[in-house]
Amino acid sequence: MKKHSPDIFRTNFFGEKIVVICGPNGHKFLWSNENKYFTSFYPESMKKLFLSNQPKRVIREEDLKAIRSGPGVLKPESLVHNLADMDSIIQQQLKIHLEGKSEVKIHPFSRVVTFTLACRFFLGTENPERIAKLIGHFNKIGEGIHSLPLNFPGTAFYDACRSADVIRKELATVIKEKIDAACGGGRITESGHVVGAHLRRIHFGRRDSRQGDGNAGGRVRHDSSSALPSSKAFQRVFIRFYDNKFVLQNSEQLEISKAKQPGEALTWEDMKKMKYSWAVVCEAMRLVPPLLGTFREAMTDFTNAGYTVPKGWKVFWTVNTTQKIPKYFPEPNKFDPSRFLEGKAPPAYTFVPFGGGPRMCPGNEYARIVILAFVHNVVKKYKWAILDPREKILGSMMPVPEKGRPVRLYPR
Ligand code: HEM
Repeated sequence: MKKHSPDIFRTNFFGEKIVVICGPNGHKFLWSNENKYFTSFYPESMKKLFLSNQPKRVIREEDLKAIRSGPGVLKPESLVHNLADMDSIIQQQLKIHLEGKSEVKIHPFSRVVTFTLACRFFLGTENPERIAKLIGHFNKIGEGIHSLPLNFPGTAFYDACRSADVIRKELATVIKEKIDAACGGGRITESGHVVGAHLRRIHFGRRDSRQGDGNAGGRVRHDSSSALPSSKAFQRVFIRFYDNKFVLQNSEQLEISKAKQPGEALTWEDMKKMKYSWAVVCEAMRLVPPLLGTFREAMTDFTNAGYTVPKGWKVFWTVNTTQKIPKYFPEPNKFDPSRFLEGKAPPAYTFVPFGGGPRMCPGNEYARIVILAFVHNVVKKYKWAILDPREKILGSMMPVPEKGRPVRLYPR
């Protein structure tokens, strides 16, 4: 039986027909003005959306192919190779931002760490001033990407476009420096130069990628600042690890640390041992995913929870609605890392923080390694307490804690 309700169908800013699916937890989305239809995408629908042959998107197919198969830092062998460097950069960052301090604001701190890592591994740059400048401009892009595309002074969109220009110029400078260094007898490293060039093409190839592409809102946000979801994951993990005493209950990280000589870097074997920590991270991402979701197009009519979504309509699929379906996650709002332990894995297309199908996030393994290396280094040095568990969260598509989420640090 077809159950079309006109209320869930809308026309978006670009004149496209879209369907708005709201979450069971009262989440509001961009185009919904009431939380009346509490419908989640069930795994069968997710599978259809993920595996369907989607129309062209903001990132060109050839660029994506280059990311997935090119000589990049995202490949497993590069991740193994870069792990010791990652570990060392995280330690440096902890030293700079945490040492001698009794309090730290997790939000800005996690952003600096993830951006520093991304700048090092994607651009081959470690200059802190340059990184600080890029972070400032990426923040502007984050704010402007969900605003109305009104391009005149004073609007968030205008500021975002100016910031994108600055970033493009900065990246061109980085690349020129690499080329100059190479011409002067210096060595271009693969991760420094080649990936930097890829990213320049992929992330900044278009001046205004929102124009003429209704998918842009969801995709560009992430694609232009892929360090952001990782930094959000850091924040969730920070909160969960302490508040739930999960680390203290489980000494996995401390055991790994104890087994090492002073100054010895993390190894791939260590990462494999971090099963419990990864379960905590997964559970944190299940409850509050770093990305809300993105867009797909219904390539055929399909039915979800009794509603037929007609072919050709845009769909905003959301991560946390699917991840809270009680049939697959009993007591869905309970924080329970054991859902991911002892060989238990959620059924296919129910746990989707990185999406799925051919467009699944290519940064997932990189993100996993960065998050675990971060967790290891923080946990082995500190315990912490969240200072204001009721802190207000501002914004909607890019929520930020009002005071930057301050925590009190207790060195071990
Ligand atoms: C915790 C960290 C991260 C999360 C939760 C995350 C999540 C996601 C999600 C949900 C998508 C959409 C997938 C889909 O449409 O099926 C996506 C796409 C993407 N992500 Fe990530 N991501 C993370 C980190 C990264 C990192 C570090 C990179 C760096 C390279 C990255 C690069 C991308 C790219 C290029 C796409 C677009 C893929 C496409 O359009 O085919 N992500 N990510």
